[in-house]
Amino acid sequence: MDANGLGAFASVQDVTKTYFKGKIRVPVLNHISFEVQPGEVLAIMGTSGSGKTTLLNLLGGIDRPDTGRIQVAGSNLTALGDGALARWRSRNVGFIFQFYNLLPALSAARNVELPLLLSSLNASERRSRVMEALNLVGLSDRAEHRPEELSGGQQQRVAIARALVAEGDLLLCDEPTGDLDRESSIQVMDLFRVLNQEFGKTIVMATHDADVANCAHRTMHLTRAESSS
Ligand SMILES: Nc1ncnc2c1ncn2[C@@H]1O[C@H](COP(=O)(O)OP(=O)(O)OP(=O)(O)O)[C@@H](O)[C@H]1O
Repeated sequence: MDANGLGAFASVQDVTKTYFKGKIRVPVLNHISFEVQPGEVLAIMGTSGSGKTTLLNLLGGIDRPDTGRIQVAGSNLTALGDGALARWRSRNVGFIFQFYNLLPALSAARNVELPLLLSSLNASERRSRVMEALNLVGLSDRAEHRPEELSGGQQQRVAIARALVAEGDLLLCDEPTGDLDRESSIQVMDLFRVLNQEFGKTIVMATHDADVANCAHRTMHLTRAESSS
């Protein structure tokens, strides 16, 4: 791909990110640059604390870099104000986390519906989108169950359905199989394959699991930067 990142789905250019814990500087990302191509599945690996979650947060517009430029799905995230960045995020990104992040008081269907509440769809259009997504992840018969009534693997599939109805082209996954047994992990990875190949989602996932990374088109390794006071 060309050096300007034109044509790339996501382009991270010379990005740095440092946190402060009191007076201690915690440099996390140190002038990193890479691109993600449209339709690519990219795995990010690296030891604990190497910045995988930080990087996902930057790509998803949850956090901002100290320096550098991040362009995703045609938008220069570093140039957007807070309101515009939040709107961009809701239209463009689905997030999948290790611990599912479902709202415990809501049924599976209501959890999946959440990203649609800001859309212009009416209740019956929302319901049919929700049921299509639950059907795709094999949970249409669990629509009225609350998260605590579902296994970990089923909860993660609800989270995948929620990311699917969000309709953005980018799926960001942080240790999506981290809390699952092998069989549930395989189901989740199979679903990612469907989302990638049939729905054209570009997927970036942070993982410690080499089997999961093997499902990606490419793996990027982060190394931990040294702290200093
Ligand atoms: N809000 C914050 N304030 C201060 N330090 C932070 C903050 N968020 C992350 N860090 C630090 O930044 C470093 C990178 O954290 P990050 O969560 O991105 O790593 P990671 O590679 O995802 O780790 P893990 O594999 O353990 O989830 C860690 O040292 C962490 O303590």
